[in-house]
Amino acid sequence: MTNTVMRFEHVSKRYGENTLAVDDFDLGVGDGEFVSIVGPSGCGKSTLLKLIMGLEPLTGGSLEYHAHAPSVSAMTGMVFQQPLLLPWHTVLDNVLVPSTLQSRSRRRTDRGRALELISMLGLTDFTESYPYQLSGGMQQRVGIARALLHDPRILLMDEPFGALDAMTRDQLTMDLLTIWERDRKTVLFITHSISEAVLLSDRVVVMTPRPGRIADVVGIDLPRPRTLATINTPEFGEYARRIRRVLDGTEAVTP
Ligand SMILES: Nc1ncnc2c1ncn2[C@@H]1O[C@H](COP(=O)(O)OP(=O)(O)OP(=O)(O)O)[C@@H](O)[C@H]1O
Repeated sequence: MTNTVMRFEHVSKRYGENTLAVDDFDLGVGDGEFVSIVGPSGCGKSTLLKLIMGLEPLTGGSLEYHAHAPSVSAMTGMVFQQPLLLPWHTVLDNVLVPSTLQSRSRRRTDRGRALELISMLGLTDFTESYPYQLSGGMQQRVGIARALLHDPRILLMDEPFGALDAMTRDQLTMDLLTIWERDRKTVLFITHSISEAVLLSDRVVVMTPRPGRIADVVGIDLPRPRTLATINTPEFGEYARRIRRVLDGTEAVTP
């Protein structure tokens, strides 16, 4: 693996007395690596992102960063399942929200970068549109542009395409692949879709039901650049079946 930017060492997270959400999660994430996390509902996937963002404290273990940045928020960009756009802001203003929160002058300096990202995500004609004038897929593109505004080293994505229809999802998956191949950011991507995980990732972390432990880490050695046609190759099918077998073989363990 290349340089590690983030390392979970035996991380556990308990909510209250009874809910052990994540247990003994041990993983290093390489610089520029695309890592997906798949697992049953409630196995602690979103919790892992909350721990990274510092929104929740760890119960056990440690989480270390090796990226040079003044803060976790400067180092990471976050994309949620719902893009959480401000309805009274245009596309440009929504992308610029992180700058506006800092200062007016920051907003002015970031305007060019925001327009560049809007163009990269195919939204130039909608720069001055409001969220209600956009499709779900376009709204999610705005969410991605906003997460990339400050050029974070690490992109955290929590089921970003989960609320989209199949065709829009495929299109956005391909766009994300193109963006990633260009920038090679470190991406931690949470999904329920095995094929999305295989198509995008260098490694897929498969988790057990709660308490979420690592059941397997599957390296995806498919050539890049990948396209939707990659899904039809026998190698792709083999990876997808292997992950499915691991998911089907994991049993719920009482905390
Ligand atoms: N703030 C909280 N307080 C108490 N329990 C919580 C809290 N957040 C999450 N949990 C519990 O921790 C467990 C893991 O939740 P988490 O949202 O991380 O799972 P997930 O794998 O992301 O689920 P899904 O795939 O359904 O989004 C669940 O049992 C959930 O009920």
